[in-house]
Amino acid sequence: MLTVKNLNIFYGRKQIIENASFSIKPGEIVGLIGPNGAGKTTIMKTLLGLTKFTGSISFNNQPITANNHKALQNVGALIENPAIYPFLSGKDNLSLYSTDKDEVAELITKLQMNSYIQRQAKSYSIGMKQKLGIALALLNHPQFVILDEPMNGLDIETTILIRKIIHEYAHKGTAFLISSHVLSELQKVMTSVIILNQGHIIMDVPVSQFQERDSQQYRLVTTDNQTAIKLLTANSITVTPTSAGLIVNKDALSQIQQILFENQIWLRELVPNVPSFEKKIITVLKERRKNSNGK
Ligand SMILES: Nc1ncnc2c1ncn2[C@@H]1O[C@H](COP(=O)(O)OP(=O)(O)OP(=O)(O)O)[C@@H](O)[C@H]1O
Repeated sequence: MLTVKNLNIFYGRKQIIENASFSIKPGEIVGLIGPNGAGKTTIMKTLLGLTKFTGSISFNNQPITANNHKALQNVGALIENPAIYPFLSGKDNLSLYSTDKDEVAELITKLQMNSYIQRQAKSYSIGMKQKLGIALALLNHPQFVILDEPMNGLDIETTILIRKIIHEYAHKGTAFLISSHVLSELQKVMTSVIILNQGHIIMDVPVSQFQERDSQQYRLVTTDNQTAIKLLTANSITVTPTSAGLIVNKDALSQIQQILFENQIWLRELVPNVPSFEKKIITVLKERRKNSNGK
């Protein structure tokens, strides 16, 4: 659906994006993650034909360039502040971009905007404007939607609602590219992740693969953790006690269970010790910085 090859973007003499290549398939929800200034918004703007670049971008095999936006007919976007006319009502804003009254009404209901959609948009709160911006991005049944920090200013219930809507559209084949600093939120929707650092893509993997990193450790809770630590250590098994239980290596699990069983200590919990998504991202970025400093 979307193919980006060897993308290079300069602002003046400064290179912002260097040799970025990636592709997005129908129904995929791709999270674009990276520190401030990494180039996330720049990539998103470029996909919308708003910035000059070298390399190639194609959508459904049609090229997108700064001068050719034809391929963008099926692309919706919310980037930075939503382009909303303040003196028009929310409904009129939506109607400007769509002649399909049923779709407009459906989106208003879906996004739970009925109570204020007839009011002038200038009276909207930040969250209301954000919801209207998301509705604009979803208008006209887009095949691909770009959302830059979509959860900005949204309360918890609305965040859950938007997540549900994104899943619903993706299920029908719409692809998404979403940037967010709220990693816990992004983690709940994305199917793959692109990590960007100083204009370089340093990781582009399905989320399942990303989560498999480091899952070599298990956390266990027993009926007597203190004795368990002594027994395991005496058997040369490495144990790291934490407030949530004992962290052990996956390889030692059979031996651990045998020792505990022989000493009548029973397992209360035995789960893979998966580091938080946030921790993983930080580890990936740190590894990258260490490697590039060592060069
Ligand atoms: N119009 C511009 N002119 C010159 N430099 C720019 C312009 N827009 C962005 N930049 C620079 O490009 C780099 C990438 O900015 P960009 O906004 O794409 O980062 P980002 O990853 O979206 O950051 P954030 O998470 O803070 O939103 C930054 O160094 C920024 O200063």
